[in-house]
Amino acid sequence: MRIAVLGAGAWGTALAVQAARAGLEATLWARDADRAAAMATARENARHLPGVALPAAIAPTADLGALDGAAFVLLAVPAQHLRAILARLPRAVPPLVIAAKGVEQGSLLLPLEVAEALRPGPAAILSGPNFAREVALGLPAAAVVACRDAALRDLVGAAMGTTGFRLYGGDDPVGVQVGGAAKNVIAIAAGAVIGAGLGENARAALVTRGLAELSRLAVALGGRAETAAGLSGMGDLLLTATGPGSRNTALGMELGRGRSLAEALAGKVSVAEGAATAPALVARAAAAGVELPICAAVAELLAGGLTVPEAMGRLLARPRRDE
Ligand SMILES: NC(=O)c1ccc[n+]([C@@H]2O[C@H](COP(=O)([O-])OP(=O)(O)OC[C@H]3O[C@@H](n4cnc5c(N)ncnc54)[C@H](O)[C@@H]3O)[C@@H](O)[C@H]2O)c1
Ligand SMILES: O=P(O)(O)OC[C@H](O)CO
Repeated sequence: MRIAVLGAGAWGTALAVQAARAGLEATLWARDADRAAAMATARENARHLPGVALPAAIAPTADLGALDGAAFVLLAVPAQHLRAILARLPRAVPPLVIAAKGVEQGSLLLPLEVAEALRPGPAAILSGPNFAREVALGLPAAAVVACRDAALRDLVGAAMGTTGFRLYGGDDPVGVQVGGAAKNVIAIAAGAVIGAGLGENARAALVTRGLAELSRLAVALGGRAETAAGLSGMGDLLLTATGPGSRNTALGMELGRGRSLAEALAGKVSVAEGAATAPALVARAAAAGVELPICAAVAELLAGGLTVPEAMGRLLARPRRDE
């Protein structure tokens, strides 16, 4: 079986390596022809996943003919670039499996909603606590493939899963997408309090109450509360919000130390999805009548509208209520 992976960042490359480990042929599409050629020659993605050898079953390319004959297409571009890539695809595409985590600015759509608007057809979301490098190295991990179409999630789970990468199926794509998008924003909050020296108690409180925000929004958008307790919600929060290995937590730590967003992002080649998603997530929640105080504080912090101690003070001063 052959699949196509669109997006040769860290995650797209790791997913291609995992596909090869599972016995698939994988075409790995990069938008830059020089980068695709460099990967094909060096058998390494030196920019986004240095030190990981690309198996022979991976064919890097910059040609979207990569989609022809693919059993399914993994889309691993950042959420803000998903629309641009989808618009370039042919009308008839193989089933789509989106691995981005975020909310699109402007439209306020979740990744599968963007896909549905541009390329209607079978589509799934793949999400969970997965640092790309660990997956590429074959360290044990689990994730969820969620969609309403049981045949597609079975196809993807059976094709991509191995004993080292356990893929659960799920039928709550909304809950899974909200988890993936919100955990990055909450991770920025968690990093910010650590960077500002406010302590581990503050981080634990933010992560826990952040999970409550994530769960509330998932339900309001038609998802299920129990999905928030799964791999794409609590699982990914545990990974992302508890250590500097996460780009979102690392960004939050920089903000907590008093740097501006522009200063913190300067020179970075990899994406911290929560920065673009925070205001879009808060706006989407507001449109659904849901208040997300922690995510809103992150959006304001990113915009330079308040400091971390001010944000924390504001959250703690909210009217007392039952948990
Ligand atoms: N890295 C991880 O550990 C990891 C794990 C799970 C999910 N994800 C998610 O996967 C998605 C991709 O993240 P990543 O870590 O692979 O990114 P990355 O930071 O490693 O690389 C960014 C990628 O985006 C591409 N890109 C940048 N601008 C673009 C544009 N205008 N159009 C098209 N592509 C563009 C770059 O070419 C590169 O392939 C994100 O939504 C992220 O949250 C990442
Ligand atoms: O490094 P981060 O914060 O983008 O997190 C990467 C993955 O989403 C973890 O599951």
